[in-house]
Amino acid sequence: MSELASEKLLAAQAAVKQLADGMIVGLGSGSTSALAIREIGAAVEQGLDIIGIPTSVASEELARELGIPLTTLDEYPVLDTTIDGADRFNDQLELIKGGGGALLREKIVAAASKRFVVIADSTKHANPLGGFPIPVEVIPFGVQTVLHRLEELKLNPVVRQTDAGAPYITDENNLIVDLRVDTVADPKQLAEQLVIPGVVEHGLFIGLADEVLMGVGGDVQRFVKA
Ligand SMILES: O=C(CO)[C@H](O)[C@H](O)COP(=O)(O)O
Repeated sequence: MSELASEKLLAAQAAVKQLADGMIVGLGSGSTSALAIREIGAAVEQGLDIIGIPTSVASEELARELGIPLTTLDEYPVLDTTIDGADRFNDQLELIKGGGGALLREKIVAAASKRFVVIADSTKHANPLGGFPIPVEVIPFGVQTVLHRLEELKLNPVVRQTDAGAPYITDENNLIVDLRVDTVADPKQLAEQLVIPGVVEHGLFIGLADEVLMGVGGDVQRFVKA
């Protein structure tokens, strides 16, 4: 296993250890979350009694395959905890998420959780926050107007495409616009600028994470809210 994969696995295992019987658990998206979902699947097989709420179609399919009982936000509008990955995080536990295109459901589930635990490998730690495009989910109807506004703000927007060259469509049938900015000096200020009609949500997760568990070498480093 590569060092990166082993860091992701260590973080995922540390987060899954925190789960207890009776919890409603948000299941994140992406490769690190998939490792956590596999760990949860193994724990459920051993008798752990939790119910999951997946944040993407891909995570739902994986959880079903593993026999993890699932529910919805309609049944449980408040979750006990969510375990999810991140594309970048800083020491203030501000995140960039949405590299996998699932940011909308991820943010809804994280915001509905009493606790939000982020799992990451050591390449994701960035002060200042940056080094990864900021995904913005946009309703197709308004995309050209939103792009025009983002250009005016000098945020270098690019509509995400699939490998086949078609526009990438999210689980909620929207587009993703990636903002090619180097670093984000003030994430809160940028989040305010992104309140634009037609933008459904953006990948800056501010004030949501309670803890980041980062695999580094053979260890797990824990970052908590100051
Ligand atoms: O936000 C996400 C998906 O929308 C993922 O959590 C993020 O992209 C991290 O993915 P990975 O664990 O594969 O690095």
